[in-house]
Amino acid sequence: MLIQISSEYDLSHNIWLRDHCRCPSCYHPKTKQRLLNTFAISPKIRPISVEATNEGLQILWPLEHSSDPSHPEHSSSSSSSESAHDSHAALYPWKWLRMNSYAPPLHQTHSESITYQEEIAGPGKTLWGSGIAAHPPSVGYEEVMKDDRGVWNWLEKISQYGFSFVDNVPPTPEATEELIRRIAFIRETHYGGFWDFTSDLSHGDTAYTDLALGAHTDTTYFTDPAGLQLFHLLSHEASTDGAAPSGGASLLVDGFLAAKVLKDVHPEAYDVLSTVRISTHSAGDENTFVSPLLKAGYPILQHDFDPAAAAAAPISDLDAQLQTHTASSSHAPPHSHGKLVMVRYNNDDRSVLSLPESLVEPFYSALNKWHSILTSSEGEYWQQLTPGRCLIFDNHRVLHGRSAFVGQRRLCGGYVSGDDYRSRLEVLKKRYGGSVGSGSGSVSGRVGEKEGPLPRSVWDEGL
Ligand SMILES: C[N+](C)(C)CCCC[C@H](N)C(=O)O
Ligand SMILES: O=C(O)CCC(=O)C(=O)O
Repeated sequence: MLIQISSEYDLSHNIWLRDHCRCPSCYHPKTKQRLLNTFAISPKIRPISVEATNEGLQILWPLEHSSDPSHPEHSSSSSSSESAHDSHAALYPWKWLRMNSYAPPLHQTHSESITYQEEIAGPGKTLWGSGIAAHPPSVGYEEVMKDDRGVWNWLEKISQYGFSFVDNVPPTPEATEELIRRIAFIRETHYGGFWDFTSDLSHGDTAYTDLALGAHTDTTYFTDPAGLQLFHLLSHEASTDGAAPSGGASLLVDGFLAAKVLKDVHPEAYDVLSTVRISTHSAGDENTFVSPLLKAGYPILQHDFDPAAAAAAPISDLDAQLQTHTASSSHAPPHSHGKLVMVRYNNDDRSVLSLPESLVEPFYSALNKWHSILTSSEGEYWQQLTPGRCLIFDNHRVLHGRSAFVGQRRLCGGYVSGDDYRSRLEVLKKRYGGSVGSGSGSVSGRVGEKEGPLPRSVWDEGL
């Protein structure tokens, strides 16, 4: 069907339009799940009538009778959308049609106003180097515990910078766990849920030693690496033989900035780390052997494929070379990467490198360039954690590490899944994203004021 949306035309398939009717009998108004039996729609369905109204495109469809009684297209009583003439009325808001048009796409996948620095990870990201030490993002414990507006402000900082400190946290595991749960439930792993650990090798991982750990992201061996990670240093005291406590400084590196530098300075290395898949494992506990679902693993730099970027990006000669390799495996499309959404890097946990001969040297060359950037003084942000100051970071963006240490050092914290973090941020952004009392249904978030979720429309973006 050819639809004129403002000055542009969109050619949508009738079956696609019918399948996306969101009247209460086709789409559950509360659960936002499809009730319509997609498979009862005739591939040749055509509208009975089409009308452009102020609200949107009004279409009268012929009533298709469900062939699947267990999933009726309509309840036995006639639905509000059926007309007396055995047809089905559907209304498609203009904004929704424009946002979801595909022939051609009419919705900008990214705004032109993205700054040069933001382009690699999308708008709203502030990339940083060692200079962040002058004014690192932080929030107050009381603010986060008081109400959801405080949690929103905290998550906005994590979203923008990839990390945030929380100051004045009672130096106890209980208060720390309660703080994490202000975001979402804790993600359980083979390390447990909420961890309270020292260098006692209670788990088969070098984190449970006093060794130095280079910049890395955690759980690269999970199909879905942990999203947020929070640390709270509870104590660092003399060792049992009396040696004074020393070392144990914490390192942060903005993986998105490092990726930007690699892309700018060594684009061929960026292509390699964005397409060559490597596998990692966690095999230090005899009761676990964790490796990702895709046996070939994942690239160190993982992207969200962006059609607009694909259309704009030239095919590099390495891509052409990779094309042969990628033809038989599910690499990212060789000619484009899209938006960087995850840095998945822990060189210590990397399993045997299983690559075609032609990729071994390019991989090690790219890996060394990546390592040089990660370990540059301009990129490393070192600081000493102290009791009362929690550090939380996006494990999909920010790499962390620590210097070797002497003494009894006790750290507690936990993981939150990336999906649960983004869900919490999305809901709070919708609730508080406007100005205070903006009248757009946003709740002021003042203490004592009832804070409830805003109504979600069946036409909301992303559904
Ligand atoms: C659970 N706790 C954070 C204490 C230790 C996690 C160890 C993670 C491992 N080194 C990795 O890079 O995946
Ligand atoms: O001990 C620390 O400061 C950090 C340990 C670490 O890097 C980890 O648990 O992944």
